[in-house]
Amino acid sequence: MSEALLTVDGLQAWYGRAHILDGIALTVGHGEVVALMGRNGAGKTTTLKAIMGLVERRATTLRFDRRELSALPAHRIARLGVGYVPEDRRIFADLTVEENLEVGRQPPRPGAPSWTPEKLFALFPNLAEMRGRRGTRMSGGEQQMLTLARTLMGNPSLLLLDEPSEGLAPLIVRQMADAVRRLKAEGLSVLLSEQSLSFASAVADRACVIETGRLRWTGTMTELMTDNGVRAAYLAV
Ligand SMILES: Nc1ncnc2c1ncn2[C@@H]1O[C@H](COP(=O)(O)OP(=O)(O)OP(=O)(O)O)[C@@H](O)[C@H]1O
Repeated sequence: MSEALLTVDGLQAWYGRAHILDGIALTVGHGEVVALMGRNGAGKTTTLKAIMGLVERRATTLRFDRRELSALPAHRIARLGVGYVPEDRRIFADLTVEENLEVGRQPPRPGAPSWTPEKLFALFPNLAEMRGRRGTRMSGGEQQMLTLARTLMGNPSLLLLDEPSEGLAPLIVRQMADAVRRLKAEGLSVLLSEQSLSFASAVADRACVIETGRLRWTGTMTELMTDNGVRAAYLAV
C-alpha cells in the first residue's frame, strides 16, 4: 500500500496552558475524504489548526507528502499544498467574487488539481452568477463557498475543511456536499471536521471520532453508520 498523503500520530496541542489534544492519530490517503467527528468542544477545529501550525503543538509524526510538518509555520505548510478553510468565513468584503478568487491564485502544483476561476464557477454555479458582486452583498453560505473556492485557487493537494455544513441552509448544504464529492473526483484529498452525520455520510470514506481531545474510534463511514454504540457514546446530542 502506498504511503498516506497525511499521517498524524501522537498529536498534542495547547492554548496557552490548556492542554487540548492528547495523542490524536489519523491518516488521509491520496484522494480520500476523512471526516473528523465529535461533539461541540471535542477538539475538531483544534486538530485542523494543529496540523496547519496555527496553535502550539507537538507530534510524534506529522507528515504530509513525505515532509515532516512539525517544525514548519503555517505559511510554509500552505506552500507545500495544504489548503485550510476555517469555519469563520474569511473573504475580502470590499472585493468582488472574481477579485477574491484572484487573491488566492498560486502557480499550478505537480500532483494536485489545478484551478481557474472558470473551473471554480462550474463547481459553484451560484458564485458564477454573482461574479461581480462584492462580499458585503453575499449570504453567509455564499461567503463560505467563496472561502473554499479562494483556497482552491492555491491548488492544494490536501484540503482541511472546518465544519463546512455549519449554519448553512439545506439547499446550500447539498451544494457543499456536491462540491466536496466533485473535489474528490478531481483527485483532491480532504480532511473535514463535521458534527452532522448526514453531511459526513454523504461525502466521507472514513471517520475519526474524537472526544475531549482524544481519538475514540476510527473506521469506515459505513461502519460508523451501523455502529449505534459509538454514535450514542460520542456523537448523539
Ligand atoms: N482560543 C482558545 N483558548 C482556550 N481554549 C480554547 C480555545 N479555542 C478552543 N478552546 C477549547 O478547546 C477545546 C476544543 O475546542 P475545538 O474548537 O477544537 O472543538 P470542536 O470540536 O471544533 O468544537 P466546535 O464544534 O464547537 O467547534 C474546547 O474545550 C474549547 O473550549
